Amino acid sequence: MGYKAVIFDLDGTLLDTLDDLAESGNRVLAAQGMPTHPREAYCYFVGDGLEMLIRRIVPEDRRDEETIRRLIQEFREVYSRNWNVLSRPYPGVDDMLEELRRLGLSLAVLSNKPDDFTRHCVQELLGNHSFVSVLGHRPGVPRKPAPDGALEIAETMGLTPADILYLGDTATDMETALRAGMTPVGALWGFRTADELRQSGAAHLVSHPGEVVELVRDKTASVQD
Ligand SMILES: O=C(O)COP(=O)(O)O
Repeated sequence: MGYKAVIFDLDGTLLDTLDDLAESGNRVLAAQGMPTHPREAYCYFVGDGLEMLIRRIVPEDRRDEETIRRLIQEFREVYSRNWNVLSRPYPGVDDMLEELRRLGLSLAVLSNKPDDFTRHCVQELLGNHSFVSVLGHRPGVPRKPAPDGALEIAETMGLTPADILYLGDTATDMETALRAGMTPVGALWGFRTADELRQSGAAHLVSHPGEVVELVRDKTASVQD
């Protein structure tokens, strides 16, 4: 059988959220008198959830639990007012989602972004597409690379993991897919390098969203041959 579903990572895969995340992070740091970071550095701070983002941007000698907790709260406040200034779907994402639906695939989003922000971003920026599940990071559920969220989506869809292609832009995503038994595909337009994606187990690398549709078509065709 060909693929029956695709699970997408959010930040760096469906949505280019880097500017708004970097701006919010730097505002929080500046308000504390802490040094800020160049926008590109956030490519490596984002991807493992909000708590990790804060731990990575705060100076090493200020990473006590009380400071981390307070800055998480402050980031949530700043980001909730600034998350959609520049964040947009990457070029080609809308067409890819439409085409995959037309081919009959089920679609879902799995992010390490807090669950409320994840739902909000998908509703506002990808609201004309229909997803079977949209899951962000929820307290009590281990975040990616733990396979829990990916397996929960497979169960909701009534599919086995082998039926599912997983598209993401970081090593965390590739590892999640492998641990869940899904096919890991690396998106090269996101926050990390081809080397990182290859080394973490990407079965395929794609440099444009349209190539995901081709992968799905190719697999269906090769099964029918
Ligand atoms: O860590 C984040 O906030 C972003 O998470 P994502 O890349 O899993 O969407």
